[in-house]
Amino acid sequence: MNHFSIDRPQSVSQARNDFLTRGNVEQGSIAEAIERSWRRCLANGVNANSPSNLEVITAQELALKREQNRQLLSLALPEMETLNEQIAHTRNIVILTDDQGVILNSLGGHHLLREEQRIALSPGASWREDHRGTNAIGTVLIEQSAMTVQGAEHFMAYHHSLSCSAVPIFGAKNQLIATLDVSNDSNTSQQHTLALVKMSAQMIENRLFLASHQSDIVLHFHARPEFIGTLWEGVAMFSEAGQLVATNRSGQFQLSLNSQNSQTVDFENIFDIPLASLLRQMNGADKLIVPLRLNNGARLYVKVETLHKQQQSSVATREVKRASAANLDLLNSGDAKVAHAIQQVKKVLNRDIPILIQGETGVGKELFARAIHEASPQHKGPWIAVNCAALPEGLIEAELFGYEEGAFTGAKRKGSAGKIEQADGGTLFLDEIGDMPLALQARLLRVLQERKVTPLGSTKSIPVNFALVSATNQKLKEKVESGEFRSDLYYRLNGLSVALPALRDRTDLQALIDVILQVEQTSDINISPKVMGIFKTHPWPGNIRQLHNVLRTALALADGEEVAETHLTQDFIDELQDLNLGNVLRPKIAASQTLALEDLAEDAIRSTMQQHAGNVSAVARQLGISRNTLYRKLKLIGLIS
Ligand SMILES: Nc1ncnc2c1ncn2[C@@H]1O[C@H](COP(=O)(O)OP(=O)(O)OP(=O)(O)O)[C@@H](O)[C@H]1O
Repeated sequence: MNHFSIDRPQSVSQARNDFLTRGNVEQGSIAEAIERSWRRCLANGVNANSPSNLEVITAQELALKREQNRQLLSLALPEMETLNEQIAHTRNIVILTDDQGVILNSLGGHHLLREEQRIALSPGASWREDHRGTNAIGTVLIEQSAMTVQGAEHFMAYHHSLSCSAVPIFGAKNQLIATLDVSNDSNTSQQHTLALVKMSAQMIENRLFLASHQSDIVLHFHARPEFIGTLWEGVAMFSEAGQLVATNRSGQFQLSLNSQNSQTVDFENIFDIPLASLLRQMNGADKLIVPLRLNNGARLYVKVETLHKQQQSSVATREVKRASAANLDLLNSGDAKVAHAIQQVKKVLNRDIPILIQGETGVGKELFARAIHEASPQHKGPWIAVNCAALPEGLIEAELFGYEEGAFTGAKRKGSAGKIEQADGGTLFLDEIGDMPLALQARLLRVLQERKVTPLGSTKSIPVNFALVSATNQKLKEKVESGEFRSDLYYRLNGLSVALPALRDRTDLQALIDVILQVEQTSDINISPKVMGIFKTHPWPGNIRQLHNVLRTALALADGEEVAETHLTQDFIDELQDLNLGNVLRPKIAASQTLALEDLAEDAIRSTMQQHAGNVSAVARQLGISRNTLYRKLKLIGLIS
């Protein structure tokens, strides 16, 4: 549930009027960064009252930008997905831009009210401040610090329905390379959003940092051991000779280094023992956390990763965790349906049978697919995952099939091998396969039949051999029946179909929580009986991913203590209320205290469905509940099967 802000926009509107008529504002009536931005807008000749000023780059230019930012995009995607999941019940969209304010990727947003806002918040749209006036993305790029821009704080009246929180993302060399933004077009409050966006941006920075430096020895550290492995950890990389190669921002802060002096620092300038002694003490135990003293006497807890491990998992911490949990037997944590799925998969592992995994969002389909790869004969080959829903439509083709030099964006552009070719000898995982556009389904089918791929702009086909695993949270059979998904492709993908149960239908919640506590390195932390009670009855629309997110944040807030109700985020509490149909009931209760609560909820849903001619999004919006909840309720009252 979001709260509509009442006081602020009015006074901000007044300040904006004053500014536009008199050229100044009453001191303290708006944030300084907003005032600075308004002044820049005026100086740059931005027209406060002009209609939409939409600047969208061409598909080719976007493809080029995405190519240039390939690493950023792939490292940011899991964090964007997590963030999107955390705010799924709000009407927000998650956006990643480059350092020029051009949107590279966006998640969510199908609910946006106006078509032009949807385009304005889609990949390719530019949000430079000198063009669009004060806005979170463009203004953050200039101010270089996180901010929320809401309603009338936008310089252009056209954007007053927007509410946006953006955070700059700094690259491995501390240069601003991108922004991460969460926006909605109903001017709803961004009270907790900025904090969540900051956390995600920090995660992305840590991933970029780890991926951009090659080093022999990596130290993860924090003054509190439970913070190692979280986004607050310090990371420092050393050469074998003990010279400091790089530190992330948290690391620099904790070790009191600045970017200049960190170039010439040795391990012994920082810690009170030589690196060689530490390595001997650890003796390759890369999970061990040991206390170390800094030369200034302060104590830090340290975990050491050595070269070998680092090379195996150069991409990102989360990937490492996923891979390590991705073992079919480990996924069997006591639920009968999951055990059955694992048993079936094991029987077909050596038989070149494509596997289709079905289940709601966040039930662990990708983890399961990864475990299939690890258990398969081709586990030493590459694991290539493609999210068919996260790619803009125009790019899926190039991403999957690759392209020849010059085929795409002009003669100078180098060619690129597609994901299918990269999967040769390993496993190709097609996530969200239900979202693959019809036109591409035919091409994919050809590749699967012929086992050959022809890159865009090429006449030569390349033989490929890979195991195929796909996943979807849609009812693919129904899409086949309605003609949205090719039936021949469906049968090609579906050698064996396994269904992963929703979290609310699983019987092993406690075991799953134990696994998550282990992954978060907090196995010794207790969860209070009250919180466990909430967890047991919650319907978990975001499934295990949501459980993991809720726990991760609660563990950080609990700061080593037992996880209690006070450590649950406001967003989660709001969702609990939503799912109890609090919003549906409240207005009606006043009107008639006599009807039973369930009847009221049912009544509210029925009449709102009628009012909106069955448009589920509109109904969910009006009732203030998530679409998932609405679907559940519709099923319960028999309006859908
Ligand atoms: N068996 C499990 N044990 C522990 N954590 C799990 C398990 N399964 C899933 N998770 C958690 O849930 C997250 C989401 O899992 P995953 O990405 O595999 O789900 P998914 O079904 O593919 O979701 P989507 O349909 O949205 O792509 C994981 O990153 C992990 O944090």
